[in-house]
Amino acid sequence: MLTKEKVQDFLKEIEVDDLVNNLQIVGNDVYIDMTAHSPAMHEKKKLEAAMKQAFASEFGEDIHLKLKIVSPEPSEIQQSQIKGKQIPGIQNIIAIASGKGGVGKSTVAANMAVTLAKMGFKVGLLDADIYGPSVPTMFDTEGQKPISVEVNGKNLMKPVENYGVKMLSIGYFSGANQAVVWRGPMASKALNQMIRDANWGELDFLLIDLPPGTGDIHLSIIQEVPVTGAVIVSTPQHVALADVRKGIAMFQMESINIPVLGLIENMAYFTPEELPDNKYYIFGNQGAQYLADDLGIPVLGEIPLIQSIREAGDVGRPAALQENSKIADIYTETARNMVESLVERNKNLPPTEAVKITTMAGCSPKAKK
Ligand SMILES: Nc1ncnc2c1ncn2[C@@H]1O[C@H](COP(=O)(O)OP(=O)(O)OP(=O)(O)O)[C@@H](O)[C@H]1O
Repeated sequence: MLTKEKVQDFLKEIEVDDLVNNLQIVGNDVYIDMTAHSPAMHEKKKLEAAMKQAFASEFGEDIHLKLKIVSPEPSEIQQSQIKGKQIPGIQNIIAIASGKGGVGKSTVAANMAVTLAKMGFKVGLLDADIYGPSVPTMFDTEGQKPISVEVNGKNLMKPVENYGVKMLSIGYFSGANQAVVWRGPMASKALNQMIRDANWGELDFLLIDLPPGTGDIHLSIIQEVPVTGAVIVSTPQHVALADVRKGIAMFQMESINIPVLGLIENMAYFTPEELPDNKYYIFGNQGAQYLADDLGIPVLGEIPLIQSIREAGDVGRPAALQENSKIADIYTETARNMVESLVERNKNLPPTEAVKITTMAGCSPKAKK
């Protein structure tokens, strides 16, 4: 016989228990009142179809699901700054974005990931650049395959690991070349699987290296994944800065409303290897600072254009791993600023949504063994 407990357990299993307001069972009829994630009609329809299908396959056709789905109150939508369902074990999800391609976003994401790991944080990096995955190369893990592990009866992908960072990228899967022709929905489905069907374990930070630009994929990721904050990468060139405005505007759209933690200016100045103290502002000086001031967001760091950064990326060992180097110091400072900005942001969130890192604790470099 179908019991209320059984249905409650099932609702938990399919991760909709928090949407259910009322559950009654009368004979073979199961009455459920739920609140949809958003007031959009298609959201309600999607939820209804998914519930019907899930109930039919779990309990059979004899059980009749009587579903009533209501829209969330406007205040609930306003407050729910963190989109999507929380991912157990992952404290902060940071989207690394750029308004345009080729500004070095993936290089910055890789260096930030190894720097946070060096500081003692547990770090994951998801390469969401479906159309040009670069994480396998930058972490010298080309050709590796994530294995499948069973966790609580569920098969999950085990991220590939190097330099203390757990990683997933479409580049680790066979058929990655086909991803180039994927349309938005297929790409975001693959990404969702890499986020939710993976054994990330406990993470302080999951960095998501978004594809360049502001397209479909961005919108679906940032709507479905509970992104804590966004970091925008730009070069000082004017054209890149104009694109940054677009990128920032995307995160600040009313329906998205993801706090922008700050701007990282990449290739801010050129420093030749033989003159490490010289700075040449070949793309212009202070552009990022003016823009950041204008938009009310902080500049988290200025990363120089130096040959060793590119070389390190190409050989699969992010430059920030070079002990006692200037570049490692610059990245440490940038990562600290990001954590500080995050702490501020977490303080300002309603408690139920606040993420765990609320102090700078853990932010000092790990003691050397
Ligand atoms: N600060 C830097 N100094 C020197 N070279 C850099 C720096 N940042 C990035 N590069 C180099 O610039 C190239 C482009 O970088 P990257 O692939 O990270 O850009 P991207 O913005 O992620 O590109 P896309 O998003 O279009 O794939 C790479 O060869 C990288 O090594």
